[in-house]
Amino acid sequence: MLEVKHLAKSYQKDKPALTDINFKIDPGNFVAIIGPSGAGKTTILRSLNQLIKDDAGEILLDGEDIRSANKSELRKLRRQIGMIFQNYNLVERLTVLENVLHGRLGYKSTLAGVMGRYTEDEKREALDLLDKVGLSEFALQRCSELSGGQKQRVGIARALIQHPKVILCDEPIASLDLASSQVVMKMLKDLIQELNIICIANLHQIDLAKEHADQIIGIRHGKMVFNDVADKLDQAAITELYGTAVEEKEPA
Ligand SMILES: Nc1ncnc2c1ncn2[C@@H]1O[C@H](COP(=O)(O)OP(=O)(O)OP(=O)(O)O)[C@@H](O)[C@H]1O
Repeated sequence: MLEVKHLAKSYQKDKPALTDINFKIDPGNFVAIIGPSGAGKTTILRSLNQLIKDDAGEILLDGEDIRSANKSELRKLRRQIGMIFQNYNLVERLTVLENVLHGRLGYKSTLAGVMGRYTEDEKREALDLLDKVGLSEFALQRCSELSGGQKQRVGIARALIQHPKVILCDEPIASLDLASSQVVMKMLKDLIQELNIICIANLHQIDLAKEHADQIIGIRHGKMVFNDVADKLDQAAITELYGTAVEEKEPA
């Protein structure tokens, strides 16, 4: 289970980016974080994988506070947290299979990683994962030859081969058309359920969040104003979260 208690962060004095954020997520759940631009969604994800140092609170992954991890513990911890990016972060000139195998780098010495030394088991698992995301026949093709939706499916396979407990997705469908977004969201939801992994995705698309997420966390001006099952996100909650059209245009 992932439990966040009283998380707070300010980048600048007296300008809190996050204030008293609290939530719990059980394995197998797909959680969408929504809210206006500048609300603090990315700051939550960066805190969860400790890319930034938050100011206060607890982040407990299976009971262990990841905020107190030292350097070597942090390396181990990052293996347990997979990342999926808006712009995929693939090495375009390398094959689909090689990109998926990069998800194993956190388990290797720098030399083994640089030499591209992967075990037969790792290669077999990469091929199995490509099968799960419907890309078996593209394994030996360069990533540069794939569509956006296909690239994001490689990103999903690369995150899964890490054997993570949590996958964090920073706007995973922001660069995709609606049809590809639907495919990627459904695939993520089904796989994290099958593999009993927690998935947290920052999203701007409220409809897709409602359709695919189990739980929705709504952030506004750094505060959590909604945390419930997706069905409960009604028009009143959306208005509270995004404000009126006029308020939305005001700087955060
Ligand atoms: N490195 C930084 N230095 C200073 N302020 C920052 C930094 N990163 C973010 N902020 C500020 O913190 C607040 C929250 O930003 P954050 O990026 O978390 O919002 P967001 O909800 O992810 O926005 P978007 O949907 O536009 O990506 C904003 O006011 C932003 O300007």
